[in-house]
Amino acid sequence: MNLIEYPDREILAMKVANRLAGELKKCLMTHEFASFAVPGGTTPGPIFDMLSGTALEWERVHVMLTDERWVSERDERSNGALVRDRLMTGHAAAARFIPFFQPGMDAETGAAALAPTLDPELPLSLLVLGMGEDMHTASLFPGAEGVEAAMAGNAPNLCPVHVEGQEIARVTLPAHVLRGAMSTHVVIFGDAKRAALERAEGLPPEEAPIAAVLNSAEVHWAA
Ligand SMILES: O=C1O[C@H](COP(=O)(O)O)[C@@H](O)[C@H](O)[C@H]1O
Repeated sequence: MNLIEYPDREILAMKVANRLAGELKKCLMTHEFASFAVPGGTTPGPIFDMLSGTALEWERVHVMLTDERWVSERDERSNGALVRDRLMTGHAAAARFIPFFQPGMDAETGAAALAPTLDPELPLSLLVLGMGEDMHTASLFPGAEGVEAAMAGNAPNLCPVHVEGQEIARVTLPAHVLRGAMSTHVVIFGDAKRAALERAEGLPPEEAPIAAVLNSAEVHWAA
């Protein structure tokens, strides 16, 4: 794991956005398109704000989430709504967004229908992940229903997950898709997540799902 510390969250957002833009441009020099997976949650908004204002060939970028809460984009809990509002705007509005939520289907049926359509997007060109204090990443929550299947090497490209105590289902990219990305960045804020990350380094991915990607990831942290 390569951990980079920043003096504050704003500088982190600026530097990471620059870095991601540079990697997308480089990828587009040698590939027809770049597949770019991004997290939801509270952390990536400022990075999206800065990245969306960067000029690059966004029409050749395919954006998808690392995971989605199974709600429509009109629901404030939707990760897709965050991406549409904060990333798919400005220059980045030209990118193609691959939404995961399928109206009229449950998470199981929707994930099974979408999984094969992600084949042409793999391996991911560029992956950004968040992490919770419980060491979950994407929607790979320790001990949640569906996570064991999503950690398997032969898991479909999109897996349903049910987290105890959460009323809505989720879908997530499985561990092997995350691990297969050409470039991986994890973005975390605060002392509690830093401590969780350090704990995760010594744990198996079943207990600390973020551990599944740490070998190949650059981790960006600010207090
Ligand atoms: O539920 C989720 O949590 C993680 C971390 O979110 P944050 O609010 O602590 O930044 C996020 O990466 C994931 O995409 C999201 O669905």
